[in-house]
Amino acid sequence: MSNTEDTEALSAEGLGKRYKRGWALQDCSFGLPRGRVSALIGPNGAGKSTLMSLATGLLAPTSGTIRVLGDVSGRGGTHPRLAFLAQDKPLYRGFTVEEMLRAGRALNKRWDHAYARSLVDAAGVPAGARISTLSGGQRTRVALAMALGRRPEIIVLDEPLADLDPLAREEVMQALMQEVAETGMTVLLSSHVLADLDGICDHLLLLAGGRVQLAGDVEDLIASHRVVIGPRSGGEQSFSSGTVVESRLTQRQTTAVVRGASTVPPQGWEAHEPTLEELAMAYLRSSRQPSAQDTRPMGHESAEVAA
Ligand SMILES: Nc1ncnc2c1ncn2[C@@H]1O[C@H](COP(=O)(O)OP(=O)(O)OP(=O)(O)O)[C@@H](O)[C@H]1O
Repeated sequence: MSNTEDTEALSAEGLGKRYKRGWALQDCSFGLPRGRVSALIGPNGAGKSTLMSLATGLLAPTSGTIRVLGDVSGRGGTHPRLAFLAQDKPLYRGFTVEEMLRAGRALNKRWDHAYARSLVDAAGVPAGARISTLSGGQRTRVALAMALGRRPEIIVLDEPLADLDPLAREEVMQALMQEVAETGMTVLLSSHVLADLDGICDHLLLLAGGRVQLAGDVEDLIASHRVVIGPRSGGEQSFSSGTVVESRLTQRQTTAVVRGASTVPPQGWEAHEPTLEELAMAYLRSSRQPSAQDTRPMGHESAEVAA
């Protein structure tokens, strides 16, 4: 058992996974707090699904360890107190919703049938309808009920909102957040749509190139960064403190995201706290171009990227 078991629902130390083609994840260390909603973000191929498969015991690590609720994962399948909602939301298309729920009961030792059924009912999905006839949003709600019916302490969702229209996205997130509020469950959720995560997640894990680029509480991360905006010609200005995560020149101005809350911009520049989206985009862009992954003080060459 880890001594962080009380506080961390999921933790990794030196975690790596190598496929035949090479390393998908390397040297990842992080801890996700219990009872919180953590977002897992990163560009295509960053290693998000691989990390989730390691957490759910579908894959074993090549190096390092990953722990679920203090127990080392990767030996003996999925942790009984963890539920996983895979990207393709596997459901038997020929089954009715009720048959699907009954399969859930037959397959899981920990299963709360009344609860799973109530989630489906609350979503307005007819129990007699065949899975193949449901809309994408309805299928997601059934898949979510299948995962939550196991009464997990931690739920891992791989892009649960992909393929859903904005209304369905909102409904699914509301349903999920209601469960979090009522049960105190820990959530790890991956998404490419940063706007969906703003106001929802309180912890962030950003992967790029198979490595952790940014991890921490969203509030702390936002408070410790600044967006600084100034004249285009001022791109060579230096700041009193802080390190540049990423900077861009547009036609009229320079915009940089700087790590360091005490960053004092030069006269004529303004600074504000980043939104989650601004912060994440800065790290995503900087990870895309190694030359811009710059921790030098502002004043060195700014990286110009396409707007
Ligand atoms: N089964 C596999 N065999 C070989 N390589 C794999 C396998 N699964 C993933 N990879 C490779 O590992 C890397 C990470 O892939 P992964 O699917 O974990 O990324 P991801 O962040 O989930 O991407 P996406 O956002 O596109 O879903 C990629 O380079 C991918 O090609």
